[in-house]
Amino acid sequence: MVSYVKIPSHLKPSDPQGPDLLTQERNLASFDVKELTLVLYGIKDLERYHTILKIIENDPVFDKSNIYFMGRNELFEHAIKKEKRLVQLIRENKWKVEELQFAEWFLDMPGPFGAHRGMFIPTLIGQGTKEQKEKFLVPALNYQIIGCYAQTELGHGSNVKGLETTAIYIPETDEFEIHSPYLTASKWWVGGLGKTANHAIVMAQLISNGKNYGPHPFVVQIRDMKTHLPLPSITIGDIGPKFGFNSTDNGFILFEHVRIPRFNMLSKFSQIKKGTGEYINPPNQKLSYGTMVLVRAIIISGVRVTLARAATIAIRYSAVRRQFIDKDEPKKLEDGSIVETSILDYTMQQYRLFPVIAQSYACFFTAKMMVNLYTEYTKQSSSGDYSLLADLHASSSGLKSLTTTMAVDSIEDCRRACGGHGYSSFSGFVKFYQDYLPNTTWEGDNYILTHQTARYLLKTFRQVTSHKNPEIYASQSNKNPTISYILQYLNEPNQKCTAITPSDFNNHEIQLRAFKHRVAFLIANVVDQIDNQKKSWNSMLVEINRISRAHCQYLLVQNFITALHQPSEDESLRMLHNSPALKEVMTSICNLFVLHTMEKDIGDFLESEYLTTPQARLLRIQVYNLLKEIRPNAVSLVDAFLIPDSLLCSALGRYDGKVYETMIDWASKEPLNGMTLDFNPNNDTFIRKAKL
Ligand SMILES: CCCCCCCCC/C=C/C(=O)SCCNC(=O)CCNC(=O)[C@H](O)C(C)(C)COP(=O)(O)OP(=O)(O)OC[C@H]1O[C@@H](n2cnc3c(N)ncnc32)[C@H](O)[C@@H]1OP(=O)(O)O
Ligand SMILES: Cc1cc2nc3c(=O)[nH]c(=O)nc-3n(C[C@H](O)[C@H](O)[C@H](O)COP(=O)(O)OP(=O)(O)OC[C@H]3O[C@@H](n4cnc5c(N)ncnc54)[C@H](O)[C@@H]3O)c2cc1C
Repeated sequence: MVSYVKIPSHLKPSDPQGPDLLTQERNLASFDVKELTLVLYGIKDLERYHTILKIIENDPVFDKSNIYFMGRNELFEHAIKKEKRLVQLIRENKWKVEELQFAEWFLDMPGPFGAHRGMFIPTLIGQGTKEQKEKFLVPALNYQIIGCYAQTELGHGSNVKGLETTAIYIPETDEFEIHSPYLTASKWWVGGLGKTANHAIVMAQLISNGKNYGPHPFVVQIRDMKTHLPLPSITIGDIGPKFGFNSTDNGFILFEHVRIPRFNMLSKFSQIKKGTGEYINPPNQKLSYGTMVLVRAIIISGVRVTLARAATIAIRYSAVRRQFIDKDEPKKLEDGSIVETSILDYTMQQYRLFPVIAQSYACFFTAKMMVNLYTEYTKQSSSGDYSLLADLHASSSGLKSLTTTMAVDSIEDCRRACGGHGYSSFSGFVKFYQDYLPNTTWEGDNYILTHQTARYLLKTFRQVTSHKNPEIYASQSNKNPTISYILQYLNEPNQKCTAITPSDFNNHEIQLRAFKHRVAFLIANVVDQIDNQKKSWNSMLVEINRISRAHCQYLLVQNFITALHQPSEDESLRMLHNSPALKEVMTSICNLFVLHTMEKDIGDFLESEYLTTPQARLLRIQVYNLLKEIRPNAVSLVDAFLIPDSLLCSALGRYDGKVYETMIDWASKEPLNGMTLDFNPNNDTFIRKAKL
C-alpha cells in the first residue's frame, strides 16, 4: 500500500525497553505456552491450523492491509473476490468442514456465501429427503446454486409463528403458491439475498385445505440462472447500510403468487400428500426449527475465539503501554532509572481484563460440552429418538444468549481498556466488534431465547416437585444438571456457605454449591410467583432472564470444574491432566472465572442466603488475590490462544509489540493524506490530489 506521509528517520524509541517488554512478560510464564496451545487445539487441528494459515496468508486475494480504508461497495467487491477464491481453494485442496472452518476464521470477513454454507446447506442436510438432497444439495455443495435462508420478515423476526408469508397447497396443479400478502411479510435481513443468491429456503405458513400448519421450509428459485435477474413476480433488493456486516448483501424479497412444485417443500419430517393435500405430522412439532438449533450451537462454539481475540489485543497492548510513575512502587530499570508503569500492572486494568481471559477458557470447555450434546442428539435422532431435543434447545438457547452477550460486553471492555487507541480502527476492535454484534440478535434475540430456557427450567422444577417422591429422579441427576441441583435444593433448602477465609473460596465444592443453590432458589421463587401468586409471564420477564442466566452460568462453571477434575478420554483434557504446571494455571483461571462471575451477580447469592455479607467481602478479596496470582502469566495465557497477527489485524495487539511503529505506518497510508483540500469558498473544487 502507498504511504502518503514520509515519517522522519531521526526518531529514537522513547522507551528503552519497549521492544523487549513482551519478551520479558513471556519469560515470566509458569507453564509451557506450546503445551497449552496443544490442549486448546489438539494435535490434528493444530496441524490443520498451520497448513491453512499458510495458504491464506500467502494468497494476495486475502490481503487485509487495505481493509480499514474500504467503503461499502469496495468491501462487498472484496468479499465476493474472497468467496470465489475460497471456493477455488476448497476444490484445489479438497478441504472438508474442519479445514473450511479454519479458512473462514482466518479470512475474517462475513461474505455473501456465508448463509449458503452456514444455513442453506445445513437446512437441506437436516430437513431434505434423499430426492431433495439430490436435486438441491448436490448442486449447492458444488456452488452451482447459491442459497440463502429467508425466515425473518419486515414485521416479524422473533415470533416465527407470526410470519405472514404463505405457502398454499394447490391440489389441481400439485404446487404451492408462495405469497407475501402484506408489506410486513417482506422477507428482510436475509444474508446473501440482496445480490448473490439464486435460491432461497423460504419459511412460510403451510396452508392446505384451508388449514394452517405453521411455518415450514420451502426451496424457491428466486433468480434466473443465466441472467441472474429476479424471476417473474419476485421483487428483491439489498436492505442498505448497517451497523457492520457491510461486506454481506443482506436482502429483502416479496412474492406475488409464485408457484413452486410440491416437491420443493422440505419433507424429511412433515409432508403434504399429492392431490388430497393431507398433512403428515412430524415426529416432533419443532423439527422445522432445526437449523436454528444447529447454528446456535455453532455460535456457542465460536465464542471462545472471539473472547480470545479481544483479550489478546488488550493484554498485549496493556503490557507495552506505559502511563504514570507509580509513586508507591516505581518501576526501575537495571541501570536504576525510573520508567513509567506498564498499565497491565494497575489492578483496575487487571480487574477489567483478566476475567475476559478466564471467560474464553470457560467457553472452551462448555463448547466441548455443546458439541458432545449435539453429537449425541444427532446419533439418537437418526434412529428416530428425539427425546434429547428439549434439553438441547434449552441449553443452546440459554448459552447462546449468555455467551454472546458476554462476548460483546467483553470486546467493548477490552476496547475501552486500550484508551484512545482502542477507538481507532487500527486497534483491530472496530470492524471486529461491528461484525460480531449481530450474534446477540440473530438466531434469536438474546432476551427472547432466555424465555425458552426458563420454560424448560420451570417445567423441570414443577415435574420434580410435584412428584410424591422426587428422589425417583435421582438416577437422572448424573446426566441432567437441572434435576441434580433441584434435588439438592429440595433436600437442603437452607444451605450455607462454609468459607471463613478468602482462599476457602477456591474450594470447587463450595463454588458449585453456590451456583446450584442460587439457581434452584431463583427457579423456586419464580414458580411460586407464577403458580401461587398468579403473576403473569410478562410481569416475570426480568426474573425469567435471571434464571436462564443463572442456569447457564452454572453450566459454564460446572463444565470448567469437571474438566479440571474428571478423568477423560478427551485428548485435550488428558494433556491438561498430565501437566501439573498447566493444571495449576488453569485452576487459577477457573477460580477467577467462578469468583468474578459470583461477584458480579453477588445480589443473587446474598438473596438466596447462601452467602453472608462478610463472606461476600472475603470473596472479593479472593478475586484480588487471583488477579495477583495470574498477573505473571497474563501475556502467555493469551499467546496460548495462538491468534495470528493476520487475523488480529491490530496495531495494538501484534505479537512483537511494535505498537507505535505500526500506528504511524498505517496512519501514513490513510488515503485522506493523499489529498489536499481547497478551502477557498470562491472555488468550486474541494479536493485536489496531493503530489507524492
Ligand atoms: C457456520 C457458521 C454459522 C454462523 C453464520 C450464521 C449466519 C446467521 C445469519 C442469521 C440468520 C438468522 O437469524 S435466521 C432467523 C433466526 N430466527 C430466530 O432465531 C427466531 C427466534 N424465534 C424462535 O425460534 C421461535 O419463534 C421461539 C421464540 C422459539 C418461539 O417459537 P414458538 O412460538 O413456535 O414456540 P413456543 O410456543 O414458545 O414453544 C412451544 C414448545 O416448543 C419448544 N421449542 C421452541 N423452539 C424449539 C426448537 N427450536 N427446538 C425444539 N423445541 C423448541 C419450546 O421449548 C416449547 O416446549 P414446551 O415448553 O415443552 O411446550
Ligand atoms: C446482520 C443480521 C443478519 C441476519 N440474517 C438473517 C438471515 O440470513 N435470515 C433470516 O431469516 N434472518 C436474519 N436476521 C434476522 C434476525 O434473525 C432477527 O433480527 C432476530 O431473530 C430478531 O428478530 P426481530 O428483528 O424481529 O426483533 P424483535 O422481535 O422485533 O425484537 C425487538 C425487541 O423486542 C423484544 N421482544 C420481542 N418480543 C418480546 C417478548 N415476547 N417479550 C419480551 N421482549 C420481546 C426483544 O427482546 C428485542 O429487544 C439477521 C439479522 C441481522 C442483524
